[in-house]
Amino acid sequence: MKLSNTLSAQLDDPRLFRQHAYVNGKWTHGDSGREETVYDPATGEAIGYIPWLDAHQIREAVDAADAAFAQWRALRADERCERLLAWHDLLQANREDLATLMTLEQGKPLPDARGEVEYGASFVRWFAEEGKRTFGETIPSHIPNATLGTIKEPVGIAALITPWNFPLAMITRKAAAAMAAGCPVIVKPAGETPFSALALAELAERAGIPAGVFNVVLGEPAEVSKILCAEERVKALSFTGSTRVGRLLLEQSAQTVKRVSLELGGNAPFIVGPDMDPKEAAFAAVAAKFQTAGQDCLAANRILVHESIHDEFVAHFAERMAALTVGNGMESEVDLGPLIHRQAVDKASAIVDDAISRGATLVAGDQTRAPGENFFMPTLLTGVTPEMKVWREENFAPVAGVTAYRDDDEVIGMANDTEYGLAAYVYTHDIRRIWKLLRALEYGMVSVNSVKMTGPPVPFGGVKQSGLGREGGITGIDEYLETKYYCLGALGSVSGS
Ligand SMILES: NC(=O)c1ccc[n+]([C@@H]2O[C@H](COP(=O)([O-])OP(=O)(O)OC[C@H]3O[C@@H](n4cnc5c(N)ncnc54)[C@H](O)[C@@H]3O)[C@@H](O)[C@H]2O)c1
Ligand SMILES: N[C@@H](CC=O)C(=O)O
Repeated sequence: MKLSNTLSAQLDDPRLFRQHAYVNGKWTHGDSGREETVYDPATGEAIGYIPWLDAHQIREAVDAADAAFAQWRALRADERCERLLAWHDLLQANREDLATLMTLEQGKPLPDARGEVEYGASFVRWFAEEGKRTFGETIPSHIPNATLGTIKEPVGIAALITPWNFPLAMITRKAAAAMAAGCPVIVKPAGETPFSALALAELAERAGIPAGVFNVVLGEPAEVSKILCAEERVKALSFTGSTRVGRLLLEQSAQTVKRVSLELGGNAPFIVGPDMDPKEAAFAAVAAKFQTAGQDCLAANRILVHESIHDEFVAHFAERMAALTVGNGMESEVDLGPLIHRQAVDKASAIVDDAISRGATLVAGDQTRAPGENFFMPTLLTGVTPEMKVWREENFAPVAGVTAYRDDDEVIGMANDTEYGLAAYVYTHDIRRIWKLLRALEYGMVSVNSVKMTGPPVPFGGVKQSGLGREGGITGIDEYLETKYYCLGALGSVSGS
């Protein structure tokens, strides 16, 4: 199997760069020698190699998790908490190396990668604590002389399948919840960004997480997922990624009736009311659109601006957008890194061409200035309409589509005119408008006058084709818990309840 040293030279702790899967506390290569090359999207250079495990090796990961389950669930919640907090502290202590790994494999600017490490670590801390609060209930009895109640128990092995755009935080938001609940996990990261996941495994081991509790499997995505979905012993499947793959996994999980959580695509509207300062709103919209070069499920794709301030808004948006620096995320002062690969650039170009051919105006977005073949310059289209791909599809690129609307009812219809329902932004200071939109928008999350909306305490998730279930918050751990009801009969009654 090929190994590369390119990346380890850039780390303070070279052992955080691993090019093996991690199963049952061991670094594992693929039995049949199949492997995948991982590229730096900014330069196109190969930065490392990962093995593809064979089917029997994926099953061995399930065996390992199964064997670890009894011991892990038997720990007291505060004992699991201590180990998770140790993991959290190691993530923080190794922030620079983790951010470097992330920028090199994913492309996002180094400061954003540091931010993601903090964000990812914050879920570990949150769920370490939440694990101590998985309370059951007592139930006033309707059965004579019986005591009724519930206890919470871990569901069992959780398979976690994650995307490349947030290679660390999308894992910890799931894994910390599952592990705090007492479940072992099998993580299948995206092949584009495996090194963040493998560094998490290295740090989990150092934190004293027992072998078999945190496993990272690598392989051909459809093959690995099929095995995990078909495995009866895998009781929960949590997936973050595209709606297309989410539907497939939901179908595959039906055979073993798994607990399925899906965090899928988004196509966020950004609504600007007539009372807003156009400059303030435009700056916020730029921030909500271009993070992670638009490769964010929360990216503000369809920017809906009241007709009375539309032109001023567009001018400010274009000015702010022009100030963004595009380049290699390892260089300082870069705002937007590359897209993940060339296909993403081609998809963005096709979406822009489609919009122009259907009558949209290209205000800015000169692709001849792109600093490399995986880069896409921030692009602003106006006059976008529902028949255009830029309206219907999640573009997952730095492409913003703006359109004008006349009144609240029209904008509600426009905003809801999508199969997606993850997040929506509303910018207005009119309390009646805020409340009306908040109630009418068919989205799992609505952020009013704030670009930032995420974090450990919030229930993150979507409606419609954007997913099932919620991650984070006080309910995030429930995705990994069963409620066991008990009826203790013939006890005699003291109080009648
Ligand atoms: N809702 C959220 O919280 C959230 C967060 C981040 C990303 N996303 C979404 O993720 C998408 C981008 O990520 P992506 O391109 O990595 O998504 P993707 O669906 O292509 O891949 C996600 C994961 O599924 C695996 N996969 C790919 N094809 C598969 C198949 N046929 N069978 C089984 N597994 C398969 C991939 O290897 C990866 O691990 C966007 O739609 C984005 O909105 C959603
Ligand atoms: N920004 C999102 C990830 C979406 O791609 C998050 O905070 O979870």
